[in-house]
Amino acid sequence: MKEVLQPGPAEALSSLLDVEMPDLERDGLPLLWHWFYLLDRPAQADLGPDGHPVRATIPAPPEPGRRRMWAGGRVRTLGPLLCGLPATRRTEVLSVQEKQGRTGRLTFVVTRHEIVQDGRVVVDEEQDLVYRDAASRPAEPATEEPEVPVAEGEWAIDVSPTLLFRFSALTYNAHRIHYDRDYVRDVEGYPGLLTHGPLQALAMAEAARRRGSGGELAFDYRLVSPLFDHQGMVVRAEAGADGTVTAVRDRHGRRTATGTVRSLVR
Ligand SMILES: CC(C)(COP(=O)(O)OP(=O)(O)OC[C@H]1O[C@@H](n2cnc3c(N)ncnc32)[C@H](O)[C@@H]1OP(=O)(O)O)[C@@H](O)C(=O)NCCC(=O)NCCSC(=O)C[C@](C)(O)C(=O)O
Repeated sequence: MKEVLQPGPAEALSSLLDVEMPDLERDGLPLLWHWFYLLDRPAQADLGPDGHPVRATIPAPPEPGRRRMWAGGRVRTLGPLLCGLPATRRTEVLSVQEKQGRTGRLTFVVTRHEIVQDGRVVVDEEQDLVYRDAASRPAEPATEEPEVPVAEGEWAIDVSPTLLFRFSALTYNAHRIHYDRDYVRDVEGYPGLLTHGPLQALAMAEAARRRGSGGELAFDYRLVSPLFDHQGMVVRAEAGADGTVTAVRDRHGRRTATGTVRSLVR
C-alpha cells in the first residue's frame, strides 16, 4: 500500500485530542501518528457481524465468531515520517498463539508493519491482537469505587461517544464495539462502549511527547483491562529507570493500559 502523506489526518487528530501540531515537513509525524495513514479500505461486503473485515484482510480472524481486541504492541521509529512525500506500508502475520487466560481461550495474533519512506524503514511495528471465544466470560465491569481526583501531571480525557466515533472515523475502523451500544451489550456482553486500544496507546505516547520525548523512539505497551465510555480516561507519563513510563486509568483508579517510551539514541 502506498500514498503521499497529507497533513489532513494529522490536523484532525490534533483537533480531536487538542494536542500540538508538529512541523510535519521538517520533523515528521510524532510517535504513533502513522496510524492515520496508509489505511486498509475493505469492501463493505467483506465486513463481518462485528464490523471488521472477515476476508481479504491481514490478519483474517482465526475462526468465525471470535471477539477481536487490541492487546498491545511494540513500535520503533527509526527516522522521520514526513508529510508531502510518498510512503509504503508492508504487513505480515508474525505468529498465532493459543493461550488460556483468566477470561477463557485466547488466540494471540501478532502482525508486523513496516513503513518505508525514501528507501528506508522509518516505522517498524508489531501489533498484538487477541481473539476471545464468544462464550468466554467478558472482563468484569468496574466496581463503584470512589473517584480518584486527577493529580498534577495527569491528563483527563472525556471519553464520549463523539470522541470514540471520531477516532474510529480517523482510522477507518468499523468495529461496532466502539459505537454500537446495543451490539456491545447484547452480543459481546460489555457494560459500555469500548475505548480503542490505539486511542489509549496514542494518549500515552502524547503524554510522553508533552514531557519532551521525540526523535527515534521505542514504545512498548499493553492494554490490560477494558476501558468503557462511562469510566473516563486519565493518562500519565513520568520518568522511569528505562525511559518514560506511561499509564491509563479510569476515573476510579483502575489501570487499563501501561507502556514505556525509550529513546533509541544513546
Ligand atoms: C488481553 C486480555 C483479553 C487478556 O485477558 P485475560 O485476563 O484472560 O489474560 P491473562 O489471564 O491475564 O493472561 C493469559 C495469557 O495472555 C497473555 N496476555 C495477557 N494480556 C496480554 C496482552 N495485553 N498482550 C499480550 N499478551 C497478553 C499473558 O501474558 C498470558 O500469557 P502466558 O500464559 O504465556 O503467561 C485482557 O487483558 C483485556 O481485556 N485487555 C484489554 C483489551 C482492550 O480493552 N483493548 C482495547 C479495546 S479493543 C480495540 O481497540 C480493538 C480495535 C482497535 O477496534 C481493533 O479491532 O483493531
